Amino acid sequence: MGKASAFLIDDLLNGVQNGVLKSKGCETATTIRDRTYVISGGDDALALEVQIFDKAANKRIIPTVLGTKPMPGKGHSAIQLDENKILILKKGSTSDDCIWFLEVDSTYVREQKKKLDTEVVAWSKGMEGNADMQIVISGPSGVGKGTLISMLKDEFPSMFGFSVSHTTRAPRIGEEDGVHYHFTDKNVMEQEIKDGKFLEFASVHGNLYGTSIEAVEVVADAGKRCILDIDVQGARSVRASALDAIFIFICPPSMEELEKRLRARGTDAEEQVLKRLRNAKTEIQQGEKSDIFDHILYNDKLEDCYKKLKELLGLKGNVTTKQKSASHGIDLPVDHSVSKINDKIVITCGTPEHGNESKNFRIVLNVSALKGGAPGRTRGIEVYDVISFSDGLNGMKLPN
Ligand SMILES: Nc1nc2c(ncn2[C@@H]2O[C@H](COP(=O)(O)OP(=O)(O)O)[C@@H](O)[C@H]2O)c(=O)[nH]1
Ligand SMILES: Nc1ncnc2c1ncn2[C@@H]1O[C@H](COP(=O)(O)OP(=O)(O)O)[C@@H](O)[C@H]1O
Repeated sequence: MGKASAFLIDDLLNGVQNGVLKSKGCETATTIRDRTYVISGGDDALALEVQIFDKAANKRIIPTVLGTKPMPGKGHSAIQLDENKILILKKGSTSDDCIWFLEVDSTYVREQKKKLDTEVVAWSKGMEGNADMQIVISGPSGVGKGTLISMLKDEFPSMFGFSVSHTTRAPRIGEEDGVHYHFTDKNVMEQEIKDGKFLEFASVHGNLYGTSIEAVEVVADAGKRCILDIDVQGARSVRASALDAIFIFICPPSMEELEKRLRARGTDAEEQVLKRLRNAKTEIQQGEKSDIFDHILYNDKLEDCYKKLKELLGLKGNVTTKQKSASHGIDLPVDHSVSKINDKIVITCGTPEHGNESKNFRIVLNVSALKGGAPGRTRGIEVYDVISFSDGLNGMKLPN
């Protein structure tokens, strides 16, 4: 892009060696191979912007930015984590909103680049700890999926959460937007699918249904196992995704019983009941024969089926709710520096050169076992207790 940008690149690269952070106000520049990623803004009301300076091609690129962007904070720091991503630490943010990743060359980013035929980067929010295995439940309409899921949620409210799907079908009486479904328009949902917001989607009984990435992540963020009530096509897509889940198919004892339940529920017009019954035959064939599902349960007597479901989920006998290990979170002061030592990120806070030891501390992040990533969360970060220090960085003993 001409001389001006060549000058800018030289200027940028002077301050950036081996991808190590050089911060200029609310702008950071991180170099990975031939590219410098300049992240700016993030203070006051401004969202973080990303620009790429490609040294080899001598040009500036404004990439398509995917994933949920971090909300504005009081600036940020950045450091290269590996060849594929940059770690961003937001200043003045809440402790659960401090760690973010900008993926620049991950598998997801490469796939999206190909698909969109443009330069792509993607945001992913960092979370402490890992998510439990999620649960996918499929089965024909009226078999009792919703009933079984409600029983689980009622008996174990702190253990299970429900992924609230999006749908273009009209709400039934008693259904609440945002609780039972996110009721939406076809055009809006199609655009959101194009924008990569959905883990899976399918056309079921003439309407569009889909699980947004956010719907699953918010349940996992709350430390709960997420239950997805989705059709067989959706289950197949989730099976092919990176989501770690157990897949359960619920079968009716007979077609006659299924019809009885659908009619007794009284939520659907005759035409809808007939459509659901027609589709049920194919769904049951697919569910029983495909290799998507880990388990098939027959919902004849409700209590028996519920008991078996609990056994599959490891809830037999006396279940004590797993105590989540305490999350430290990070409250990041504006005044800090960041460095990387092997798999550890060391955040040094305070001003050691002015000698006030009580103000100085280091936060250590272990990033050796990261899971997930854009367009969802990056999990598996371990935050070690804050370490006070009085000697130099070399003298500090890092946790193993
Ligand atoms: N693929 C997919 N299927 C969904 C989703 N949400 C619901 N479904 C399925 O859509 C079908 C119809 O659901 P619904 O309209 O609530 O009717 P019901 O099954 O008769 O209660 C069921 O098989 C659900 O499992 C979703 O997010 N994705
Ligand atoms: N084992 C069962 N025996 C008899 N009725 C059942 C049983 N399981 C569920 N039902 C009833 O069948 C109807 C459909 O169940 P629902 O949970 O809405 O199905 P789905 O979510 O699979 O569409 C509901 O009226 C429910 O009370």
